[in-house]
Amino acid sequence: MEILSAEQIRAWDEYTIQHEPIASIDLMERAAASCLAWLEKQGYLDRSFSIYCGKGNNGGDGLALARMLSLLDCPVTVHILEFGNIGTEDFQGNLARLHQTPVEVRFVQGPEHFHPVPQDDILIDALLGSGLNRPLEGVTAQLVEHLNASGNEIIAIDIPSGLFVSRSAKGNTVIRASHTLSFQVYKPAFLMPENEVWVGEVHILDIGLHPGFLSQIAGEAEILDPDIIGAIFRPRQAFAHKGNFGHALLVAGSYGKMGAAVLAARACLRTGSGLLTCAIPGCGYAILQTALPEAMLVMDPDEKIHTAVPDGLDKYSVIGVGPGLGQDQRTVAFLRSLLQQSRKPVVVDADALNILASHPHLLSLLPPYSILTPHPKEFERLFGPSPDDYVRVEKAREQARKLGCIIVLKGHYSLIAMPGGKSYFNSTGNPGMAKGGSGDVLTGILTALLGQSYSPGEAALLGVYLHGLAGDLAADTHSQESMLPSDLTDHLGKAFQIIQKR
Ligand SMILES: NC(=O)C1=CN([C@@H]2O[C@H](COP(=O)(O)OP(=O)(O)OC[C@H]3O[C@@H](n4cnc5c(N)ncnc54)[C@H](O)[C@@H]3O)[C@@H](O)[C@H]2O)[C@@H](O)CC1
Ligand SMILES: Nc1ncnc2c1ncn2[C@@H]1O[C@H](COP(=O)(O)OP(=O)(O)O)[C@@H](O)[C@H]1O
Ligand SMILES: [K+]
Repeated sequence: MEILSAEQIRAWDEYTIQHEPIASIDLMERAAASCLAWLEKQGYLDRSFSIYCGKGNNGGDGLALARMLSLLDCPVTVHILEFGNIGTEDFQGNLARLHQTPVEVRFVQGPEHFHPVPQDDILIDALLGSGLNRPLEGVTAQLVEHLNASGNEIIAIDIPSGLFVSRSAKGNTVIRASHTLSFQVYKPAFLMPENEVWVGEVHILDIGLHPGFLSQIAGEAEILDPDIIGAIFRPRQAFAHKGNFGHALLVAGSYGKMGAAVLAARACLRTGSGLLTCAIPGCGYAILQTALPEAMLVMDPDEKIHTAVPDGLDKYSVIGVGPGLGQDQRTVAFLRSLLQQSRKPVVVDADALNILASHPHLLSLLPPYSILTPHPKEFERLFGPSPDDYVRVEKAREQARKLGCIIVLKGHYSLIAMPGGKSYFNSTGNPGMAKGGSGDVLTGILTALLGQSYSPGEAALLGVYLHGLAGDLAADTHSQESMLPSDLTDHLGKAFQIIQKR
């Protein structure tokens, strides 16, 4: 599913109006009807509503919804915030239609018109939508604060008023919604952690915008959905042998952190690697041999850390490096040699990223199309602080282009930024994964896929999606609280089955 800017969404509305064709006010009717259907499905129709409208088309949506609710005998009051203009044509059209119903309409010109909010009312926020072009101020900001302070449940239409579609509203006044009902596609605002408190749960409602429009635009970002994943996933051929599925080398673990190596290695095996060799320091020998009889080992001469690059790197189809590695000076030198000798894309995570951050000249050694998997803190160490989430995402895109690598910026909606400029936000995963070790599992998954016949881009998309899907399945089994990173690996089998069936 594409992620579009306010301008692109407006252009899509226009395209639909011309090519379906449909009158603009009828498209608004469809938007309001989709909100009504959602309210009905969620069991809200036995409630009463206060609907707050601006005078743009977002307000028009609110007026149309008010009429529809009233026709179903729901108690509704409409409050229109006066901006000193007459409102858009479709706003006016819907106001005229609303006047045919018994709905009471109140006009708000200043704080003296702020009525106490009835305790049980659901508040519908249709003040401002994707047309917001400056932070809220004056009466608008005061009204939003008044509504937020009421403690009533707020449902925002299209986007919480005060939130920009594609740039940060940090520090601004914004409606605090528990649900946001938006149309057709995700907006960037819904994917940024900093907006979680404002948008609540997001529901994307289909209003039948014309599909022809999408072939005309070069979408910069998409939500990773089952269709994309279904097109990437390749089932095994009947006559396949282990040589078809790669020989992965996982470079991980150090004294006190061998668990990271075990987690990554198990995930790598469960993701179908043909062969797996783990490069580990001496202290990990018994641990790995006992935990994973399927894995082979190459031992570092050092007991505790990585110091020597294994011989014959070329025989491995892929290298994954980082989990539990430590950052000893000798390990820094080790990483330098490993990267210098690597001729294929590498999966780089955790301490390998931290070493790159403290020795940035090593970044130039990354083979093209390597996959870097920083969480936001590691990302900051690598590329510096970002004032807000939008800037961080843009920076990740820029760095992916600059380094010629794939950057997986991990989070609730992990970003996968491709060197060619395109990026994806993952749709699977849950906060039960916010535990030390989940990232190690991802490294194992990505390493396994990159070692098979998947291109680096495909491996990154499929791997991040599978990891989150396994997390969702693990949460179903164990709860978000109780699930462990190793449970992600245990649910990979089921995740593969789901992908295969689609
Ligand atoms: N055909 C369409 O275009 C459709 C549009 N829809 C609705 O239309 C909305 C977009 O409508 P509009 O483009 O009219 O945008 P808005 O309803 O967001 O209103 C924009 C107006 O508010 C003013 N404004 C911007 N920032 C302000 C601020 N901080 N304080 C006060 N005034 C401010 C702008 O100058 C402009 O006049 C969407 O969010 C969606 O709800 C839906 O009805 C679906 C169909
Ligand atoms: N709230 C969340 N929602 C979805 N996924 C999450 C959430 N929190 C963490 N994750 C996922 O869990 C993984 C955590 O990785 P990381 O922070 O590197 O942990 P580790 O300490 O295990 O290395 C990432 O893939 C991230 O996307
Ligand atoms: K709104």
